[in-house]
Amino acid sequence: MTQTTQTNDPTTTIPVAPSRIPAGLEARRISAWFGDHQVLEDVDLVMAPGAVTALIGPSGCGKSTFLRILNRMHELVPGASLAGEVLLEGQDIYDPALRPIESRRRIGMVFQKANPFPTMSIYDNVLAGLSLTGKKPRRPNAETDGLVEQSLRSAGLWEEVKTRLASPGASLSGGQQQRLCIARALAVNPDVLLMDEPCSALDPTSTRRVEETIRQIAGEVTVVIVTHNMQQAHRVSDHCAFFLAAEGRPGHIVEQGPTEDIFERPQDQRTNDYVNGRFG
Ligand SMILES: Nc1ncnc2c1ncn2[C@@H]1O[C@H](COP(=O)(O)OP(=O)(O)OP(=O)(O)O)[C@@H](O)[C@H]1O
Repeated sequence: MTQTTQTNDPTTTIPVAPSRIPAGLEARRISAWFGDHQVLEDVDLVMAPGAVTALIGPSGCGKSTFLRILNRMHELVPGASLAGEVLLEGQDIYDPALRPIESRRRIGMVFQKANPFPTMSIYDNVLAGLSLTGKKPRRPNAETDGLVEQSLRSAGLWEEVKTRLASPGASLSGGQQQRLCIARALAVNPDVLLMDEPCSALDPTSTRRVEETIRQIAGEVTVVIVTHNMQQAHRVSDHCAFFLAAEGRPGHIVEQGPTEDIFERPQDQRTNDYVNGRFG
């Protein structure tokens, strides 16, 4: 059954995707290499459906590599290899029977630097992911109008751009561009959204807006975020994993758990030192 919602204009009704519980992800015994250099060792992590999981740890401990393994981007790097399993609804995304493009549709990604198509309109930017999945209609229609509005609303950008959807993506501020990228990622209805330091290029106000967006989409989508900003990890995440590469060991998880526990009652001294800014 198609749900609908009324807009302020009583004559229009836009389609809304039925709310659903997104799939969670589970990484089992993930190890990774660049050539002979092992950068991750036996990482186990459950990323619960609809929750926000933050990956924290000093530079070079393998957080971004781990994130890229979660949507099969690591294998695109020449010389890169990995071992272990990534389960999406219990199915290994590295199963040869599964097409990488399907995993990447269900597991979207937002990068450090916002990367909208600069000359493409805001409207078309939101729909750009549909072209990759072969589902983009040739012409805008009521359905694409509804999807654009819904995705921009979810990303917290609709009110700011609704009167200029034909303007190019590059006409937006850095923070708006990042929320446009979130809208683009949401438009293909993913289960999981991976975010690699999505606020590192943004000013504090834009950072707050993106953080609000993350909290807003949590529940509808499973979020995994890499961040160096401890306050941000504290504010946005439900669950936190502390990675470390030290004492001759490749990157591994020292401690993970509910965010409150990691910040207020860490079990490991190294976690305590890191979250309190004493190293890294
Ligand atoms: N394309 C690559 N080729 C070779 N080595 C790489 C490549 N990308 C990352 N590495 C190495 O893998 C290790 C982990 O890097 P990664 O970027 O995953 O760490 P990170 O924790 O995300 O770091 P940062 O917080 O600085 O982004 C580092 O030693 C890095 O030098």
